[in-house]
Amino acid sequence: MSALKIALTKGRTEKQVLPLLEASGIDCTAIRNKQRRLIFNDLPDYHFILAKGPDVLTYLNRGAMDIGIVGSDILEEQHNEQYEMLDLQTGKCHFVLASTPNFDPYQVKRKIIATKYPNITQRYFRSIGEDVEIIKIEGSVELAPLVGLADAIVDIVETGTTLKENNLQVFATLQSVSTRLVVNRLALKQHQNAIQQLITNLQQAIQTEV
Ligand SMILES: Nc1ncnc2c1ncn2[C@@H]1O[C@H](COP(=O)(O)OP(=O)(O)OP(=O)(O)O)[C@@H](O)[C@H]1O
Ligand SMILES: O=P(O)(O)OC[C@H]1O[C@H](OP(=O)(O)OP(=O)(O)O)[C@H](O)[C@@H]1O
Repeated sequence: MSALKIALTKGRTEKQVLPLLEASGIDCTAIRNKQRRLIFNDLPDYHFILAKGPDVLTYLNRGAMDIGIVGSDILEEQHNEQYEMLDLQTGKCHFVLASTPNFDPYQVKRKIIATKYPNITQRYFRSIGEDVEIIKIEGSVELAPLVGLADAIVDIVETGTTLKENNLQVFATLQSVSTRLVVNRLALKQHQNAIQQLITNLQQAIQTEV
């Protein structure tokens, strides 16, 4: 049987998920000692690549990878046709609407909102019947209301430290986020037993961690 090809979101997600993969019996030594290496295909059962979250879905959607490990923020923001099979219970955070203390959520003027997540932001404001202008920002979104680029931001909060250190307040709490395991539809048919075994092992590892 050929190896399962797994695309793992590099960075924060990778760090949080490696202990779970190891507790599931997967040898992650090469990833732990990776330096600048991005592909790990020496072992027989599992091959890994490390990619940015949005790219993990691209590899999966195009069938280059069988399994993706990615935040639910990315899954909700970006079109994807894959099966979401497991909540890994890591990378837990949530979306908020935040701004400077003087922000008026009932302001008459059409709001300008800065975010890394324009689709999630659009859906949120539509759900409350508001039409807003959205500015897409690639990172350090908290800057936008501080320098007058936007009235408010929609962004991820975990500890709240970034908001606090930049004197921003939460004006609404949106949906929760966590890391998910997603599977390419065709791969699920081709590798059903191996994928089911991986999921069972991960479920046991998650229960031990919790
Ligand atoms: N502060 C946070 N706490 C917990 N999980 C987070 C936090 N920020 C993001 N995440 C989750 O981790 C995933 C990866 O985030 P990470 O910040 O490592 O990547 P990124 O946004 O591409 O940043 P960078 O450009 O610095 O690599 C996100 O998709 C999200 O699911
Ligand atoms: O509530 P906290 O624990 O402070 O975490 C929240 C911060 O983490 C994320 O940023 P990230 O570190 O990914 O950097 P970025 O701004 O470059 O996206 C997010 O966009 C917030 O800025």
